[in-house]
Amino acid sequence: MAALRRIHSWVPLLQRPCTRSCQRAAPVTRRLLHTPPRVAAANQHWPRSTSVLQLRCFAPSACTLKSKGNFTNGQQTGLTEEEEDEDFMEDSEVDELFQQQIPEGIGDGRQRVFIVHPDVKWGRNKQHLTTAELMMAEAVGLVNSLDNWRVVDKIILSTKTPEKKRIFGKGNFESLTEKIRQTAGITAVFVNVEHLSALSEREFEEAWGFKVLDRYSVVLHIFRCNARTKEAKLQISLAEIPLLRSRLRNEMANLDQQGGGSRYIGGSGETLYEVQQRLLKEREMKIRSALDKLKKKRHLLRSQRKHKEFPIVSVLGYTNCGKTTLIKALTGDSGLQPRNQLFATLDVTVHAGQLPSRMTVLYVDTIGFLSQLPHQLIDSFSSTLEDIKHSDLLVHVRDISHPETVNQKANVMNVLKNLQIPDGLMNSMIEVHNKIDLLDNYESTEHNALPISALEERGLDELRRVVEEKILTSTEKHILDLKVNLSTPQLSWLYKEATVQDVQVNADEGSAVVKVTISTAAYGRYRKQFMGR
Ligand SMILES: Nc1nc2c(ncn2[C@@H]2O[C@H](COP(=O)(O)OP(=O)(O)OP(=O)(O)O)[C@@H](O)[C@H]2O)c(=O)[nH]1
Ligand SMILES: [Mg+2]
Repeated sequence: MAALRRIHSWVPLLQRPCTRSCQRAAPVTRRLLHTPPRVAAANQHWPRSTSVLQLRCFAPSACTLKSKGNFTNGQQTGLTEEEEDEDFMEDSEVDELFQQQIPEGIGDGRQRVFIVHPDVKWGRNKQHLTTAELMMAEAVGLVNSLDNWRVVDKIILSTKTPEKKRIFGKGNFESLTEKIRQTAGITAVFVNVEHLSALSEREFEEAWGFKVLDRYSVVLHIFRCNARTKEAKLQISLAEIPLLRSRLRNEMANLDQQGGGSRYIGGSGETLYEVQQRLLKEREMKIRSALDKLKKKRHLLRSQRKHKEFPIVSVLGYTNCGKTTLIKALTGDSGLQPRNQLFATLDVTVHAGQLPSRMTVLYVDTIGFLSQLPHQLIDSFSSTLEDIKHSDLLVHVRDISHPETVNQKANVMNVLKNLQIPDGLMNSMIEVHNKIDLLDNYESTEHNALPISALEERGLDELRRVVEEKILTSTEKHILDLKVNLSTPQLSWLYKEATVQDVQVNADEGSAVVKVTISTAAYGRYRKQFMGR
């Protein structure tokens, strides 16, 4: 009983009563996954006021999902009112959920980060495509992309035992701990591995007395800071669930040591741990269901786009390679904001641009890729990336000035492989070598790659030309100049069945030369109807 009282002293009651499925949990919990008391005592920098996870129930009636479903560049997708009414979670509800889940110890505040990169010498965890120095440079880039975060010191330490709880051997671990203790002003330690186990995290926090981060938590925080739309926020909330789960395990292990975590709560027949796990599961299902609804909506948007016959060109590539800058240059869309920051773009946005024949295409700006991006994140963002599969053409942008450009390409190709992009789409992909302005007299050694500078708008005409050529092939369309007799319905037929780009009228002859983009099938019908063949 004493242990339970202790829990209650730092577990404030639910602020408002739960409804429906969560009612059983009502007497127990509001404050969950609080900083374990022992670690908290060692770490004075952690904010105390925010809870890691304040699980609350979602009244089903309030769970409506509203998606604006509009394109940028002023193009509405035209969802009907009934479709809007099918919405599932209110914006405010998503925002609230998003805010509740801000991980403790990361928050909005300043962070002065010590980075340690474990350099695996051999075995299956060894990185073959890169070097420890470049991996460290990427870790520094991740930290620096966050406002108010800076790197105070960094170290590359070799290890033969990356799978062990402490990752490093005894000697290296002790010297690392010594170095961290001697470095002034640290608020967090970033261990540059994909994902630390809950046990390792706890072990490190106890040894060093600081918040410990891994690649997953840092990338997630960057995503969090850059999330603007409901879908991005929901995806991040979902990606945070494994973190919350592992913290819950840590916390309960801590409580168990004090004899409290596995006790039954009131007459519910559930232990505190079980209740919290269940609430977490319910939250996860709620988010997944909301995301599913958004996905369905996305399908609708996709079919509407198809219906409008605007070909779709997805622009993809490693983070910070210049995707947004390129789309801005191709479309003149001043609303786009390229930033020298990793994961500046988190939401798929669509921007209309014109090709040389004046055909309109929609460029899709996508989320950037990153090496060793934790799989859970990929899962959470897979629906965003799924759009890529339904494009008519892919443009792979590479930052050719980057020292890791070859590895970045390998990484992107790997992610695309996992996304199971159709062969035809993969084979027609255009590779663009961007940022050539940063290199002297750049000449590509790779066949078919197009050198450009999105920033200086160099090489864009050739790119547009190649995009048009490939789009015409992939959509089985042709650009034709057709002579029409203005006294027949030919012109109105073309307006209906094809995309008319230009009409040159010859009033004396009562005819016109019409430039159209027309599908093979439509041209067959046209010939049959008006040319008798
Ligand atoms: N010198 C140079 N810089 C460029 C070029 N293209 C983009 N940049 C810069 O590269 C940085 C990243 O550009 P973005 O367009 O935001 O890159 P992104 O690929 O959209 O990045 P994420 O959305 O974060 O994945 C910005 O500082 C751009 O100004 C280029 O051709 N030359
Ligand atoms: Mg971008």
